[in-house]
Amino acid sequence: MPLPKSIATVCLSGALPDKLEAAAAIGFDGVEIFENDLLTYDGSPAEVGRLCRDLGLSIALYQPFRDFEAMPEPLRRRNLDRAERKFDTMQQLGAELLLVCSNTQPATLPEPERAAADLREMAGRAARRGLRVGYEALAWGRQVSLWRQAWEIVRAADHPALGLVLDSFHTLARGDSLAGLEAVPAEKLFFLQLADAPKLALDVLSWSRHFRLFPGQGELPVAEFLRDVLRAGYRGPVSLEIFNDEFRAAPVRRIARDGLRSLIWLDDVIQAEAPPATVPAAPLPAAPMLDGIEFVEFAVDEPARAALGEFLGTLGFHCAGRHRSKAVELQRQGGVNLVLNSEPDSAAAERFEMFGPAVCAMALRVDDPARALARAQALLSPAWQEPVGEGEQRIPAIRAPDGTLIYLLRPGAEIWADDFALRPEAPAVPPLTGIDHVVQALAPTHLDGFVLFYRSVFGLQPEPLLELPDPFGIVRSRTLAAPNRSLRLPLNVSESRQTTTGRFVSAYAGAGVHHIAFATPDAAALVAAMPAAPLLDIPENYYDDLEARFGLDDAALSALRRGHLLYDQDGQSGAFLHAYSRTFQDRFFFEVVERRGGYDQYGAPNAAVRMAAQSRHRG
Ligand SMILES: O=C(O)c1ccc(O)c(O)c1
Ligand SMILES: [Mg+2]
Repeated sequence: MPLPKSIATVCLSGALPDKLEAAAAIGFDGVEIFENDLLTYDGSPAEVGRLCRDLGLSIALYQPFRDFEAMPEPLRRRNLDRAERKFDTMQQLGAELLLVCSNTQPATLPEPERAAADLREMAGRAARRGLRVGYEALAWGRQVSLWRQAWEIVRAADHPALGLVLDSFHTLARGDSLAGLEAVPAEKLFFLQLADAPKLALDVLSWSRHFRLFPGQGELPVAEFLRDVLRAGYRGPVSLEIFNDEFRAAPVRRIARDGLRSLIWLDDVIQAEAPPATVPAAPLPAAPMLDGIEFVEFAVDEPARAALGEFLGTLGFHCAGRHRSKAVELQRQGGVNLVLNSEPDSAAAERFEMFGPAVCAMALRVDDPARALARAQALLSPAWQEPVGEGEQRIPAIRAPDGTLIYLLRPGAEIWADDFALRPEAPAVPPLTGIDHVVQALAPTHLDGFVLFYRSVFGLQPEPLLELPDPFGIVRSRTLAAPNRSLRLPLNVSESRQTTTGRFVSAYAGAGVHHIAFATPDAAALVAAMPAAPLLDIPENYYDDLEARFGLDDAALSALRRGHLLYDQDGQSGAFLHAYSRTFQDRFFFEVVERRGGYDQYGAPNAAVRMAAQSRHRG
């Protein structure tokens, strides 16, 4: 049996019953009840306790009890009275463990022995009612801000009903570790809270109260933290405690699902590292070995299909075939397949109804589609089945968090000849080698969920967040990439509705693929071979600056100018040449990219130039 999975009610939006119902429906075993959620709820603690039991949720803990220990009289006595009142509440709830967080009040005395005496007194009173107390060091606690200090006090208090609560955020945010935890007896580890966070240069209180994330969404070494706690013998619940402004505002089921997905994924990460006996969970099917994108599919209607086909034609694509039974066309250029789907009563038609011309699916080449599908399902991403005609192939698929279908194909699977009447003749352009990356524009509140989805289901690795200046706001970008670089998915968000990203998301009511970059070994030759391509115009100032920055010679610079190409270097031997198409019907656009010498980025310094050019073209 894996350790019980729990979530603090503070992570979720809505009234207390909404939170509890979502936690139960998604599959959590227990909850931490936050005092504020109870105080603001119009129902008795006994009713809340009953609701939890009816939903099959255990109440793992009640919290927080603040500013308790090492206070001068008369506050000390008053705090003990306050504790008795909370014990009453807990007994009505059916909660057995109270979380006491370290005192933040200026009045608290710098005397650990008084803190120990107070907590011992409190634990004695709790024990008389069959309750227990867990003590947690807040990173901003006045006298106690490290788990080792909290442990010294718990050790000195020496009461069986008093133990330690560990919270990954408070330890990792301070750059601290669990070194020394082996010295703490396992039975003194009462509770474990997990939270991740982005690395931010912010005071630790604001960072904790607004920017915590589920494990895997941020940049803290939460898996290592969990591993250390398990090695120390902890066997209680693993509980998510995330204070995040966006989570509190988001649909409750979505956030609950992300939370459970993060814990399932974390179990799996630990499983791969820790001695199996310490984490007795069934391993997930392994993450797929990825081998690039077989096709991208657009939802279109007849007029949009014709217009997009023509647009792609200027970029060197040709119609390589038509589906035998459906209104589906294959546009191809070398190793890139784009599918234009105008079939009524399909997932594509549904997408078109909602968004107009838009990407509705991507097909990934994976070593074992059945295993990839099983892993996705274990990580709470349901399978999807499109109706198929007789004799046609059924391709396993899942849905990304925005509803985009992700098909799973074995490399080398011959999907085209069966279903399509192919027309092989290709125009004379240097062939593309494949799809280099696919950029999605998301509503800001979706970014963390997408990061976790791609990281957990496909084993992609998140890169640090970048900030890109658009003339009308800031675009934030975080890329997920396969370890072998066969799949690269930058995710862009913008708080401004005026940026290219913000306009795309707000005008078309949601997330989706905003641009696709095609790989070529020779960008200048490719661009030269497609003279009708509607490329973005790049200002002369940009090329002057390139000359100054990189000292390129005249021939190189004029080749870039002629090709509307942007250029970047990585400081080692890598260079990047790329050009952008104009935007198709004010929606999505295409890019051609040439990577030289192991260049591994996306030309971020050029993003501002591209976005300014796009806003100029819009007029
Ligand atoms: O932000 C807080 O006050 C707070 C309260 C309880 C916790 O467990 C915690 O980690 C933080
Ligand atoms: Mg905590």
